[in-house]
Amino acid sequence: MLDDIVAYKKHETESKEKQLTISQLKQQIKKARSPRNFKHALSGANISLIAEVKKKSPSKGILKENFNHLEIAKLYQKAGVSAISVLGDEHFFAGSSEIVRSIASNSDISVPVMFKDFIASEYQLYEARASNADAVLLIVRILDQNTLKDLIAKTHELGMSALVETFDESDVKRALEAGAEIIGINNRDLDTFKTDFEKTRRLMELIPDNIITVSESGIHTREDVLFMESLGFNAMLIGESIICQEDIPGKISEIMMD
Ligand SMILES: O=C(O)c1ccccc1NCC(=O)[C@H](O)[C@H](O)COP(=O)(O)O
Repeated sequence: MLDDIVAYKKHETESKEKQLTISQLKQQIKKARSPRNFKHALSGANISLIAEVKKKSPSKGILKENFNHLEIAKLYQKAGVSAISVLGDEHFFAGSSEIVRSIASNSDISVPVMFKDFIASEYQLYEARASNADAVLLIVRILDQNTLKDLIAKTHELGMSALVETFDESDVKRALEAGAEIIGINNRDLDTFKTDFEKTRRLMELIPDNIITVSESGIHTREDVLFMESLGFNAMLIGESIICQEDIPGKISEIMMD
């Protein structure tokens, strides 16, 4: 699945670059608002929530009809989330950079916003910052080591944070070696779409205390949250289990209950 997405994104980025160049994005960045501190937002005493604005997923299809991305982001903000993740990908997740921009630029949204996409080039980092994003997701296994290092460094140079996503031991080692300051462990296997919290427990042991850690995917219940808290995670990235509820603020307070 990941290979198909990456191949699609490569073509998509090449064609976007023909319509809007990096120099044009740099001009837009000059007018963008200052980046908010995503890393700091996840560094509180209690486990933080990064809530995801996600209309569709390859594993589940459309998650909710009559979906208003901005209204959902406003509900998240009101419910007290620490940060908001917004899908920048249109084809597989029904997001877009315009949607990221509309949320990240809205005066009711004050928490950091992460541009969630399958990033493999600097172009996409410029696109994220030009959309007023404060952070990006970088997936270790779709990048070679030099590219991973360069993209982390470029993300920081643009004033954003990088959430560096891992799936196995080798990914965690590579993320640390590349200078990641925030490491995500994806609980979901993207080939089988199964979640495996035991693998997450194993990988968590490899990550030093000075790194901010994020547990990603397949978190549904208060018990799941308590489990991630017991492993020492700083934050969780949750989409589906919140989005699918009628009462989004109610679901957030049920699982976070501080
Ligand atoms: O969510 C998917 O089906 C998916 C499929 C292929 C690649 C990535 C995918 N998800 C990316 C994510 O990181 C999740 O959207 C995120 O962790 C939130 O997960 P969830 O709470 O399970 O919606």
